[in-house]
Amino acid sequence: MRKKITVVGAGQVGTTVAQLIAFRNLADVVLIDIVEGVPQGKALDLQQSGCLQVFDSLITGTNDYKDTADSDIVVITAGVPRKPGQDRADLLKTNANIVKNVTEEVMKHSKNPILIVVSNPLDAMVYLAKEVSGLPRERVMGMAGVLDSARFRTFVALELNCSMVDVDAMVLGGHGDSMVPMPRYTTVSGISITNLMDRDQIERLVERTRKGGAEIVGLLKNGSAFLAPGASVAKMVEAIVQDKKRILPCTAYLNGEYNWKGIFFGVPVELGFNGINKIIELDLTPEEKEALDTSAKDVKTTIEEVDAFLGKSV
Ligand SMILES: NC(=O)C1=CN([C@@H]2O[C@H](COP(=O)(O)OP(=O)(O)OC[C@H]3O[C@@H](n4cnc5c(N)ncnc54)[C@H](O)[C@@H]3O)[C@@H](O)[C@H]2O)C=CC1
Ligand SMILES: O=C([O-])CC(=O)C(=O)O
Repeated sequence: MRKKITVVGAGQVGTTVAQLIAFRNLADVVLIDIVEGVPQGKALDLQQSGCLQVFDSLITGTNDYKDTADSDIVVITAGVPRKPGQDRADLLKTNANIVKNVTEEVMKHSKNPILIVVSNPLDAMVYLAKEVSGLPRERVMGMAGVLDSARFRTFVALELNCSMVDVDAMVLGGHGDSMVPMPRYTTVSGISITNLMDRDQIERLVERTRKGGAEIVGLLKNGSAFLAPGASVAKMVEAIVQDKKRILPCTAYLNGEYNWKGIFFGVPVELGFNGINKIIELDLTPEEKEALDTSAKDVKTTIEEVDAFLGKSV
């Protein structure tokens, strides 16, 4: 039977995700939003591209969570994007209310979905979705590392004037300014970039990656990135639906891995049919470990804000 994927939020990211899932024939899609008419209009428009793009996925637009019943995967993109000058953490209060409400509604109609959270601030919102849904940690994850790594890959390829597809990269940590691009684990056809570039070059690309989201917010002026984010979600969805067992950097709940407990954090995971099959622990230099700990402390601060929002004692 064809899989059913609900995409909550029919905005920039949600629409891109729906489109890529359909274009790749991965599943039927339910697009849901609070604004009346918009998910319905976008779903119909997308459905009408099926005969041109050659897909058979059924696309439904709705404002009613009943239509999301028995979803295999739910992608949560509902929430406001940041404006130039804002930090992702500035969105916490507004988006916490939205993500809490969305997760409650989703769980009323789907018993055991896999949740992929996109809304910002990402690490805090995925933690909130796990707390509210009560789902096991294997089935709740955030999208950030695939996107941040795609940005790092792009900057490396542009710098070296080599093919994008030959570059592989690993960006770990929280989805904020202290995220941790990992040059030692970033390669061009298997060759670490530490052998291909000097320290200053690498540091420049690392900094650009850390600020990759803000760079686009500054250019767009009204909204944030959505094309590469949508493609990043689609890659995660594909790995799950097709049980690919791909190893991708995703935001996962840590229970002692990397010496952290009770936080969501960007780490390499194996993704398949049941969600996160395992978390992979990399060998780290003291410098890399220190950078990850700094990022984890930043994430913990936003997670404590979510605990306070939920009325949990910290
Ligand atoms: N994790 C990541 O790497 C990325 C995260 N984001 C985040 O994703 C979120 C969405 O971004 P965009 O799609 O660009 O924003 P957008 O403004 O284009 O779309 C958001 C949609 O959510 C809907 N919405 C608001 N409240 C809702 C509710 N209670 N139920 C259902 N739908 C609701 C809005 O009506 C709107 O259509 C933002 O928080 C943004 O910061 C964006 C890009 C990358
Ligand atoms: O920058 C933002 O606010 C959206 C986002 O998370 C990204 O593009 O990395």
